[in-house]
Amino acid sequence: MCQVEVKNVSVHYGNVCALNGVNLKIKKGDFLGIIGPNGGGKTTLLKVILGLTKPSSGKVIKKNGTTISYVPQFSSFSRGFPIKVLDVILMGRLKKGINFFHRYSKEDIEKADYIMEKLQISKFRDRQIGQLSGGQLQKVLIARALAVEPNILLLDEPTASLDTNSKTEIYQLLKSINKDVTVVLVSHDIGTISSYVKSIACINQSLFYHGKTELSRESIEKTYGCPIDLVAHGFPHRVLRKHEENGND
Ligand SMILES: Nc1ncnc2c1ncn2[C@@H]1O[C@H](COP(=O)(O)OP(=O)(O)OP(=O)(O)O)[C@@H](O)[C@H]1O
Repeated sequence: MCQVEVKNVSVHYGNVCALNGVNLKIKKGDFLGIIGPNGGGKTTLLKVILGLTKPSSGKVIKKNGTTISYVPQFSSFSRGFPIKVLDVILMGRLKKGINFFHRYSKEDIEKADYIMEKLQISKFRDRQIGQLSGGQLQKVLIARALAVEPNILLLDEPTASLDTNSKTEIYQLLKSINKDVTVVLVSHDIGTISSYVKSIACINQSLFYHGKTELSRESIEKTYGCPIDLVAHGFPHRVLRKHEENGND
């Protein structure tokens, strides 16, 4: 069953074409990895799905009752802000923005505690977020997104600048979350994500491929516009030869 359908979507920022005629169906229960080069339009695609960016043409159709939640890159989240882990997670329970007199219900706090327990971060409940490691903060941001009780979770590079162990932990966590929630993940980590996700979409303005994780070297090279070598761990890919615009490489 399709929860979200991106239909012939193009997005232009002034003269820049970020997406060009993209068609993509997100099925219930999928764990979709979105890959593509820098500036290829991956974040724009997430923003269009969230309704934060309006397509220049085309549309996004969401099945009734679909709730989408978003986990930003933790590096873009200000750690200097003096706020406790519990309070960050409770932000996910705010339905209509912050009201100065807002008080969270007992149910909201129970829900936040339940999620912290599930993600094994209860020990950080009363800690300031500035005192967390990158991996711990990423889990807190995932917990905040889960507090919304979404049926689709979108994540933008959740493992960027994490060490290998923290990366593995986050991917394992997402795999377990995927038992109940559809997960869509933007990543540069092609080699690693392909062993966790159920399907892959390759984006570089246009959608070059969407399907099983056993994607061919040809699909990847078409997406990246240059020959690349897949590396299972560490760097996501290595450029083999210089790409020339006329394709005579
Ligand atoms: N608000 C904006 N105003 C103008 N141009 C933008 C804006 N947001 C993105 N772009 C441009 O649109 C293109 C796609 O950007 P986007 O951030 O979606 O790519 P991305 O695949 O997520 O890149 P990265 O992997 O580097 O994060 C880029 O050329 C970028 O410079």
